[in-house]
Amino acid sequence: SSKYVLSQMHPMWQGPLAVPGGDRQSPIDIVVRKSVFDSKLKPLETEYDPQTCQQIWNNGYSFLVEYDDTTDKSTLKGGPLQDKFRLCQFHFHWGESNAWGSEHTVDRRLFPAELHLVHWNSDKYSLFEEAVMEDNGLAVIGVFLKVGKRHEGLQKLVDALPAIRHKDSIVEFTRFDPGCLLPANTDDYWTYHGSLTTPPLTESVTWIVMKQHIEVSHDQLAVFRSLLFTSAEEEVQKSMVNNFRVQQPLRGRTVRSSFT
Ligand SMILES: NS(=O)(=O)c1ccc2o/c(=N\O)[nH]c2c1
Ligand SMILES: [Zn+2]
Repeated sequence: SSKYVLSQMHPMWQGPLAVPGGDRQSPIDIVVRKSVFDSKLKPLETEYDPQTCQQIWNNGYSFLVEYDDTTDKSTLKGGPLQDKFRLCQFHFHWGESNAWGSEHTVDRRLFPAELHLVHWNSDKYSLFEEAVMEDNGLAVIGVFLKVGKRHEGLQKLVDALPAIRHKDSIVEFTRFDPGCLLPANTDDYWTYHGSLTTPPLTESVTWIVMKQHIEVSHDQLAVFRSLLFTSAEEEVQKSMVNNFRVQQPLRGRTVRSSFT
């Protein structure tokens, strides 16, 4: 339908759309009744230090909140992970309407947006750029957004967006605790081995998709849609919407759940 055509028009999606021979691509539809409960899956352990928050910028496809990942100050461990992972950034994907926008779906259910908290394996690698090439290099927490009550913690981020309307704009953004964007219950999640959902699409991600969503207000989401894909110099300005990848084949992978 038109929404996929729109999201495929962005320059991001010109050129190779998949890793040749890729059999663990993301995002996917999570078929709940086909997920397998694994009692060995532990609760997630996040330790985020708001002081490591540095800047927020428009990369022409989403907006990224970036953290200082030169030390193990903001970390993720536990869950399906064997190692300790360092938070490097978080970003979102959303639609032009509240009817769609998420990358993952649950029994084909679409959400208006999806948060990705991106971490890399600092026990085994010394840089994100290194880890992104390795099987066990990255761990991304996915959180679905639903439209409802205003998310107080998100508002500080929403208020910074008008300053980064155009591609490549960046502003200082400090003392933001990404933990405030996690749902109350982080013990219930699905996990599977997949890939980045934007180029280079490398198959280095342990995905951890939260069962519980968070709520944001219609107005907060509308500010996401006021961002632009285009830089200030370009004649034609394009709204930053539908910045999600279409779903990818499961190719025999098993999605495990931490809950029954
Ligand atoms: N959308 S996603 O799979 O979370 C993700 C996370 C980190 C990423 O870094 C990228 N290029 O350097 N693409 C990308 C996608
Ligand atoms: Zn993402």
